[in-house]
Amino acid sequence: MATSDPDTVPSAAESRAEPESALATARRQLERAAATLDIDPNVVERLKHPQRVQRVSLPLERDDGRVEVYTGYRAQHDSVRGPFKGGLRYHPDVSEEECIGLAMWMTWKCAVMDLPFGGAKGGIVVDPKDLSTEEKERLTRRFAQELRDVIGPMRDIPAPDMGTDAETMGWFMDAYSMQEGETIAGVVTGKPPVIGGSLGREEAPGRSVAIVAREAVDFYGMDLADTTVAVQGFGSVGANAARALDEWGATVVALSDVNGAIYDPDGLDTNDVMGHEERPGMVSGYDAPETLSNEDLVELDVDVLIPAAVGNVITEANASEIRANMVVEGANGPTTFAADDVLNRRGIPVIPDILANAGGVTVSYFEWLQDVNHRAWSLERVNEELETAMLDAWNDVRTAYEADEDLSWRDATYVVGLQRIVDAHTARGLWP
Ligand SMILES: NC(=O)C1=CN([C@@H]2O[C@H](COP(=O)(O)OP(=O)(O)OC[C@H]3O[C@@H](n4cnc5c(N)ncnc54)[C@H](OP(=O)(O)O)[C@@H]3O)[C@@H](O)[C@H]2O)C=CC1
Ligand SMILES: O=C(O)CCC(=O)C(=O)O
Repeated sequence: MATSDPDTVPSAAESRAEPESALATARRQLERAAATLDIDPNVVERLKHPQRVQRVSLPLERDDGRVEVYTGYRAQHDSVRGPFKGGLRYHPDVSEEECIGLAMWMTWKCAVMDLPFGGAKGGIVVDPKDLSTEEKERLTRRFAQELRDVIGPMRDIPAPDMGTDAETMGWFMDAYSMQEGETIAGVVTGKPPVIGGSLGREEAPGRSVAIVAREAVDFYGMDLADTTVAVQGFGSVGANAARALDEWGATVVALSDVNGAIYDPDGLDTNDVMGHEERPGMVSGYDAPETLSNEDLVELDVDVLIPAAVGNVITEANASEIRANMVVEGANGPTTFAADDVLNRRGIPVIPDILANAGGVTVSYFEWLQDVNHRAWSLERVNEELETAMLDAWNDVRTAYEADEDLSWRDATYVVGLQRIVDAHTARGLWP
């Protein structure tokens, strides 16, 4: 187990080339937002760096007896408002820089939602599709063991992200609990409900994307019944966003998985298309009138574009080709800093990830409350409280957006979140 020096990570100014890292984008967004607020530059400097990054080596005995060693990370960015919180990603592109950038976004996301959590993110550099279920379980248990010293229900609470799911969280919780000698449900969220998971957590990030898209459509005087939507990625976030918008009357014309996209100008039946959870790779194999590439999907002439897969899909190279009337970010970091600028100048609103997909961490907070209090909530209660929390956050951001015509939606969202973090740091006193 090793603790990396976060200062070895390149500064925002050092990595301006696209595709840029999540960390470079997060730092440039922070600098931009800080410039619009009267924030102590020392606080901004501190917020550009994580508190800690844990790097671990994870030996895994493969099913054929060979041992392979994987690398895992947990980046803990800021905990001024409460325990660190954020997902675990299993993907070949996971890196220290990516985890730090994603952890920064979790800090702002929790603050925008006014949750008593800070920001963290972790992951393993692995393609989970290359592992059997048994191998994935062994790797997850080893990860929990290696992270034991830095996580816990009052310290740092992981959750699912790309490549992980409720089953993964169940193994993680069991491994941690076995080491502690008692069942500690609150160490992770996004678990199966039978062991303390919350009903509605799986659907929550996609549901919040749909709620925010619905509000944004209304804000711009459009009607959901006349709205066309394209969704990139059909996993936990994309499938649930697409299905909720479909159910509420929008026409979902395009969907995709890693292999490509399907398109029907008359609308796809989102419940008939199998998602990543049911079977990865089934979207591109669906019998639809047209197939497209993921790149083509992003440039479709639709009312709402929802990138809900990987980062950096809207870049300086394609930002001028985007024909959607608005972008609602389901994935974390789908728009590069330079692309954001192009879209702003073209008058295409981008509702940012740290607001739109924040339903995931919000229901994680509800799950943590249920675990700590040993009381399960009904699905109706979860969805009602999620709706209220999302509308409160949307209204806070909308108020900031309407108060200053120079702010983009991302700037306005940062203003809301960053101010809460700065206020908390100020109230607790500066660092010794
Ligand atoms: N899960 C959560 O709680 C939250 C996740 N997020 C963010 O949402 C995004 C998606 O996460 P999640 O839904 O959990 O992930 P999943 O692993 O559940 O699903 C990912 C989906 O994206 C597709 N995909 C993978 N790579 C690409 C690619 N290069 N181009 C196009 N599609 C691709 C996958 O296709 P295939 O099925 O073929 O693999 C799958 O449909 C990530 O950015 C994540 O950080 C944000 C908030 C909460
Ligand atoms: O539910 C959580 O704690 C975090 C989810 C997450 O990783 C995210 O919102 O990006």
